[in-house]
Amino acid sequence: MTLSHFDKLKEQQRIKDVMIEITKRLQRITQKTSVLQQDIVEIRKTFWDQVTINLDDTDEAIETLASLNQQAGVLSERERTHRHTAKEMKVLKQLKRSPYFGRVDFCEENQKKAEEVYVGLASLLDHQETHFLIYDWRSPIASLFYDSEIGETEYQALDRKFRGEVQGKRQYLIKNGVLKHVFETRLTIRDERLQTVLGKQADTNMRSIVATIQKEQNAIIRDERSRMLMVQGVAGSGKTSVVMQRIAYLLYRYRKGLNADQIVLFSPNLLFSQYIREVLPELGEENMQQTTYQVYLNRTLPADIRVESGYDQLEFALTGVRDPHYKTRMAGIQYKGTPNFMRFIDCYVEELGNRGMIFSDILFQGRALFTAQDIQKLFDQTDLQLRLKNRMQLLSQLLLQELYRLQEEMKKEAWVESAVELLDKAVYQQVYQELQKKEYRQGDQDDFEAEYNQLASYVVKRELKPIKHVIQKLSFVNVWETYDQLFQYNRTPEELDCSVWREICVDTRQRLQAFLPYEDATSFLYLFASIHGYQTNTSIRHVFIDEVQDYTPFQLYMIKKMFPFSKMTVVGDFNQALHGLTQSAVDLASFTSLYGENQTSIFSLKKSYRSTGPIMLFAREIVEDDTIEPFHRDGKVPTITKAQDSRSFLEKMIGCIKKLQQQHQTIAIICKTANESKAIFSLLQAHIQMTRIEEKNESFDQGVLAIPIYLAKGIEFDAVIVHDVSSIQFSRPEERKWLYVACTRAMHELHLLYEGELTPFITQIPSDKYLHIQ
Ligand SMILES: Nc1ncnc2c1ncn2[C@@H]1O[C@H](COP(=O)(O)OP(=O)(O)OP(=O)(O)O)[C@@H](O)[C@H]1O
Repeated sequence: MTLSHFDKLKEQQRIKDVMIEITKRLQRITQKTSVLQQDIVEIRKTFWDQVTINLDDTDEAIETLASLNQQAGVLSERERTHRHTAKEMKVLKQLKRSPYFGRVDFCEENQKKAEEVYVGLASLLDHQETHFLIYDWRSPIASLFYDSEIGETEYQALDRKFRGEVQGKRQYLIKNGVLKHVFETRLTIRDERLQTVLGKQADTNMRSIVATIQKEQNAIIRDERSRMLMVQGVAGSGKTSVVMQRIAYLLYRYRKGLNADQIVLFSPNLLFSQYIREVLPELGEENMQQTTYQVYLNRTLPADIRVESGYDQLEFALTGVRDPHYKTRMAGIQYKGTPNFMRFIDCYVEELGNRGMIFSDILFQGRALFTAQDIQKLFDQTDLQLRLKNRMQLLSQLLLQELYRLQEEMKKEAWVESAVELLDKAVYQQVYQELQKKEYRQGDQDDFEAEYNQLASYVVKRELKPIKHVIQKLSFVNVWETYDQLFQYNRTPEELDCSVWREICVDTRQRLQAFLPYEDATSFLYLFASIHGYQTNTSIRHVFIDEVQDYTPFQLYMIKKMFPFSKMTVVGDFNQALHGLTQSAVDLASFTSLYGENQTSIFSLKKSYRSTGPIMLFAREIVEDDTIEPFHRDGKVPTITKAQDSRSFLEKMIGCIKKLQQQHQTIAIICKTANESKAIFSLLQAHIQMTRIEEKNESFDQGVLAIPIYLAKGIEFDAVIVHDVSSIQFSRPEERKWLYVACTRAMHELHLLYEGELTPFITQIPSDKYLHIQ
């Protein structure tokens, strides 16, 4: 409902008043920031003038240190305040562009008059600091704007429920301080505003959705009940958006104790990481840490291990069908992602406690300081009842004791004598001073020996330092061979047929000769951690995983172990499981089993916002899932064009792109594999200016892009052309999901081309859902 002229004038006047307040604040804060900036520059410039350096004796040195600390403290306090004011200034500037987007009139129980709660990006108090001119969208009362319709309702704040009545709701579109549009709404967030937002052209960066968050999305953003929050949401239902707004919410809710560095998001790839990088800054927050599972593996595994990329594994799954070992590898990939394989490794590890540990000699100056047999003997002395990693710690201590003993013996060796002769003058000086402190008297024979002894100690310790590291880091355990040995182990996993397992073993050992296959990376890490202990990150409080359907249960378990003090939010869509071809798929049970049912909340998002109605009606038929609800946004039905031969295929592709270029800015030609993307790119390049997106790309610009499906995951484009939807390309059951992912990247237009026979996943679709151009 549009407002009366009088009401509109009132709203316009209010915006003016609020703008005046924002401007005043901005002036104040700009002044404050500039003073702080000058202070910081001055302190940095005169830092050393303010500190008296005197290291003559211990007392003076302590005083010098204290004065240094004091000066550094003043500087860091100023820098902190400056960071804080700079952030405040940034938020005020954002408010100046659009101070608020919603209003809800809430009359609390037993109150006569409703409060007009204006909702915006951040809170703003009036000049007396008594009333909120704007409420932060994350504040408890602002949830009424997203959740409540007109009528009785309640909201929760500070462990208290506030009951009352919502008497009115308004939505605003304010640009650069000017009211462009305002209307009253009875429902939650009115479609009209959403239509406008969704009808826009695609952006190369994701945008925030605070003005139009839907009720079901808001519930996820604010949920704090469980340790594990899982969202199964259809393509385009706002899962990534919800993740980003939830991070912003948590940063606001726990602003005193939580900062962005304590949150980590696992993204599918670097392109995606870049795609979402603007959302939090747009919301006035700093970006969380981002990583991918591949990066995490590379960082956690020993540096000398070369891990296959997950995408290379996918390419193999898609294109290696003719490889004689294809079936075996695929069976191996399937099994190695399961909790059963984890348990199989547990049994193996238990047995390693009795026999089978593979140690390497610890070499020093070309000879074995400790042979593998020496190490084994010491290992056998440790308590069999202990867990392997604890026994390894004991072993390390025993080896260190031995090392200290050898250190004493070594001092008498000839090489040490020669090394002492070559020592620097400064070392002599240092040793002399140390001995003086121990009441050393010059000229005495004993003193000479004491000095030599000290110098020899210095030399031996220095030379043995790398050995100490090898012992402390347990680098004398040959984990690589221990992992290889797992596939020579005389047991067969219960779930597998003996002959299948034997083939998997041969195949794995063969592959291990070149690199660590992607499917073995997590299990290798698990074995490594069973021996070395987990390298945990205890500072992280929240882990987010996007596209979680492409993780194996084993990988999820490793992430949980890695962040022991963290809560987890995972979002995904089983219909988009790209790794379904290769990996054992995660299911709901995989999530509940991580922290237990009591600690798990599961949400479902059914409505899809990205694509037009016709695109989504078509796409949902591909995965045969009519629970997917398209958002009613008009558009053209998808077209499917048949080409008679490769020449006409190319011509039709070029024609289609040229037509789309007249209306859209970002057009993606989505191919099944990287090889196809490369091929089509080289064919089209001569006719169309375009870019090919590869795994190494970290961002993309507007224009025409050739991209494989797995890199387009999570991203969206104005128009999509799916390259070659023939039955050769899409016929295996899992390939349904690949096709679905490709089609659901389109916001406004979708076109599919093929040569030969059309994929059965499309022939099954009612013909009124698309336009078939023969
Ligand atoms: N409440 C909303 N208001 C405005 N836009 C929205 C809303 N929810 C989702 N969108 C838009 O819909 C599109 C899809 O959102 P998003 O990428 O978060 O979905 P997704 O579920 O992660 O998709 P996919 O699984 O297909 O990658 C984005 O353009 C996003 O801005």
